[in-house]
Amino acid sequence: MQTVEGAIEASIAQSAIIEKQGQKRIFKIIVIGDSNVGKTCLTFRFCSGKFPDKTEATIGVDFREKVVKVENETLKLQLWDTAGQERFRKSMIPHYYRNVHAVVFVYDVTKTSSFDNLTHWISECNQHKLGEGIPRILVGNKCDDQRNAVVPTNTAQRFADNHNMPLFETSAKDDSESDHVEAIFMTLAHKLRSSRPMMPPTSNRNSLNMSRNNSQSDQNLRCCF
Ligand SMILES: Nc1nc2c(ncn2[C@@H]2O[C@H](COP(=O)(O)OP(=O)(O)OP(=O)(O)O)[C@@H](O)[C@H]2O)c(=O)[nH]1
Repeated sequence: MQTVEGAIEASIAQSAIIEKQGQKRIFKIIVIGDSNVGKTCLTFRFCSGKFPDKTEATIGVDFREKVVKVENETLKLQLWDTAGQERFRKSMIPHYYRNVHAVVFVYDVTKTSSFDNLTHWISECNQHKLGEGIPRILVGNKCDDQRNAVVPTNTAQRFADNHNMPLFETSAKDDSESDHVEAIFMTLAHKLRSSRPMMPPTSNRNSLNMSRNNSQSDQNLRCCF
């Protein structure tokens, strides 16, 4: 009987063949920020076009993929939805930061500490050589909850300017913001298109212990340690 790991490896190998034949460029984008800021909901919104019915704290990492077309080129965006809680991410850190092409920093506009902690996330990225040389964007999430918003736009904009990143304020929850979430990730896709990498699809997955969880519109692999 085939094990879950065996099935995943076979599926990855198969997709590697397809990628090779189609010469589709694959980009790894990590999404990081404090626990509960909405990383899972944002990536889910982008990949599936909807807000998830329920979410739980991410353990390790969730992978979501979306194929997009940018100026006649088909690209595959591989989103790494990382765990915000320290205890769920510790052993994964080296995996997160390997072969990364772009970074999305997320904070919650209703939680000052998630904004203050961005310096920690940026510094961790810098330690792993993910500085201003690669596309990085800042996303303030939960804008639908205006009554509880505490991080002023101009403060966030100043911070983004100081770190040479564009700022986007949005909501994963608000259906009317769905196009905006899409536009945010497409901005990144355009930036990535003008860069050169062709990521080896299996390079940092072989050592991971994964269980598989397919959704209708995206390939979603969960990795738990
Ligand atoms: N009001 C509002 N709530 C949101 C939004 N996005 C996410 N949430 C809620 O915020 C909570 C956390 O969302 P997640 O996407 O699981 O957060 P996360 O950053 O992935 O958390 P970790 O996996 O622990 O790192 C959930 O209760 C979501 O329903 C949003 O845009 N607006």
